[in-house]
Amino acid sequence: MAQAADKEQFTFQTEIKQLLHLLSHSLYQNREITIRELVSNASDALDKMRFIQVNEEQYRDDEDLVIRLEPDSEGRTLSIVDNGIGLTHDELISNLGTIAHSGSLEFLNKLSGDAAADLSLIGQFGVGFYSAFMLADSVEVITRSYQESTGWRWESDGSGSFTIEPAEDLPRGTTVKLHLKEGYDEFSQEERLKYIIRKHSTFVPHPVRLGDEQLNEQRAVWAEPKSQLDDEAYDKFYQYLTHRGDESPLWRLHLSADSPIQFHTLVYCPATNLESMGFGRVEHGMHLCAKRILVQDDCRELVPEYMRFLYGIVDSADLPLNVSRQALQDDTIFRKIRKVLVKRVLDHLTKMAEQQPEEYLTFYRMFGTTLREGVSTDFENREKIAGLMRFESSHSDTAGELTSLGEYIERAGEDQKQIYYLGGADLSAIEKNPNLEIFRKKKLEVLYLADPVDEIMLSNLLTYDGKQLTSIDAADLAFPEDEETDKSDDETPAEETDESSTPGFEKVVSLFKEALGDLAEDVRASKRLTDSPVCLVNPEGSMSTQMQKVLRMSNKDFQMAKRILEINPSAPLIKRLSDLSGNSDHSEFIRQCARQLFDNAMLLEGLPPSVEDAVSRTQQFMSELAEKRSPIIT
Ligand SMILES: Nc1ncnc2c1ncn2[C@@H]1O[C@H](COP(=O)(O)OP(=O)(O)OP(=O)(O)O)[C@@H](O)[C@H]1O
Repeated sequence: MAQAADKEQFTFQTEIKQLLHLLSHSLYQNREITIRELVSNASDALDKMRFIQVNEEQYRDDEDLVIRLEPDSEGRTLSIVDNGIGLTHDELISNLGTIAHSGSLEFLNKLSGDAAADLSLIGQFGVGFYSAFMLADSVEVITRSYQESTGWRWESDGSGSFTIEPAEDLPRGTTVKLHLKEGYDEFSQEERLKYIIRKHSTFVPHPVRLGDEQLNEQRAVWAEPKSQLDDEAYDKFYQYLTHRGDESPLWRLHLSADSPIQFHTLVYCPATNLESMGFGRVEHGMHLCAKRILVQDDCRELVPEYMRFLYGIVDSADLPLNVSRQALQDDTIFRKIRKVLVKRVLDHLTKMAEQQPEEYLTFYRMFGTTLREGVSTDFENREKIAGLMRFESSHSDTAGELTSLGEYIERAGEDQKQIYYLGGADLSAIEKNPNLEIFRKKKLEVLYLADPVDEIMLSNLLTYDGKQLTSIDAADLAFPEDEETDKSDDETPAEETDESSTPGFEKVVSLFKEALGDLAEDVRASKRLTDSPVCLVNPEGSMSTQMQKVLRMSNKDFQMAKRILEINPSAPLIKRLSDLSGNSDHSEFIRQCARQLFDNAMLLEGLPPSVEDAVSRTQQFMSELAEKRSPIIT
């Protein structure tokens, strides 16, 4: 028996105190998840022990690795017992006293902000153990680590502190003993426990026993032939893997290969995106097994970052069991498996996009922004990933309708060598951009990019399927030869008028240049405007406006490139200014118009003009107009 002096007292980390308070007062009904979480922790401890035994001879013995449930209905307790790695004194303090996962803190912040938050998510954030306090007034953890000969007894009533004292003569492993709360006697009843294990823990890879009876099936679903599996079995395994209640996955991919490398893989795409729900970056849900033995959970090296939303298992008999994380990345077989897996996931998505477009869009709306990262990071597959991206476009009048680069090219036809796009703050701002006028006239489709990341992606990509990706606010814009469109239209496009060569227009250009000085890179006649008097374009070789705006958001000192002001010689206002330019009395007025038109163009693109000047100038224009009006009613 330990001396009272041996008993140490510790306080929980503040976040854990908040979590425990929340859990023990929670009205959340589905308390079965506590059992699921504790059995899952026991199974993890057995996985780790098995791995150590495979690699280190000194820890091998004849004992089976098992989990036992030991209910005591009279004493109103339930013990979950495993002979896994156990915990040392220090591990008890750090693992059962602080929250290690960053995800847990995110979870907690979310919960504290919203008392009604759904606690069914609990298992996904590494707070599984603490759910014990939903069922128990007090919890004991009696444990001996495989590395030590003495054991420890950890105890807490969940109110803010815990104690640790030495415990003698313990077998290796951990017993979590729940002293059940009033009203939770059912969790010490055998039939109820059998039901819970069959429901939530049948896939646990180690035997879960109650007395002599094994309650779980230990199914390695990923290694079973597809023909023997139905949706229910697949879904159940998904729920086991993800700890997600009754959710079904959006899609799954089950592959088995025999040569050149033997491996099985079962991959799921979840039906909710926790990142977009504000839970921060998700942890990887891929597990790596060799001959059914877990080598690594959270194996982030198995798929690239842009597929981090996937859950699943890869199991290969060709992989060595004793391989470190670092060595794994250099292992040829591992690299080949990863390559095949990535390719098959992308092929699956491509096929889904073609054959089940609605389902694909559901997936895309949920995970498209994560997948998109691959265009910039996965050089080998970038074209394939770009083909999976979807955009709004001038082709459709229906808000929210999306199109792919492939569909764009199909509509554009062989002759068009460019894929045109335009970025902007939002869809309505983009649609008002005067740069679009010539595209409407020539009936050329333009992709609308309201998300700056899409624009970064396309500008990185440069080409798709041999077509150049072109932002239409660039000065050096090329159009396909499309005589049909031009002939069919009555209006003559600006480029075919000779207004730009009249002396009046030339004078206007020089007055505009004078007025704008350093504000603009150049002033010139426009070939792209049909209605608006002016628009701004970016000099050859410079980034699109939207890209520059993004850069300025992250770096206040970023200098936006000077723009070129293009003037439409056939716009009525410009024609009138050309007529007036012959009389030098109007020169100052034309210069004022130049500054105001420049400011207007800036505003249209969401760029700040010189506010004071613009305000006083418009007031002056209004005063002049008001002067010309008569109070006499005619
Ligand atoms: N039965 C056990 N044997 C050995 N260590 C355990 C056991 N149960 C819990 N632990 C240790 O306590 C830690 C905290 O457990 P908890 O359930 O809160 O989170 P987790 O298991 O790490 O995360 P997740 O629930 O997301 O897997 C575990 O990571 C593990 O190190």
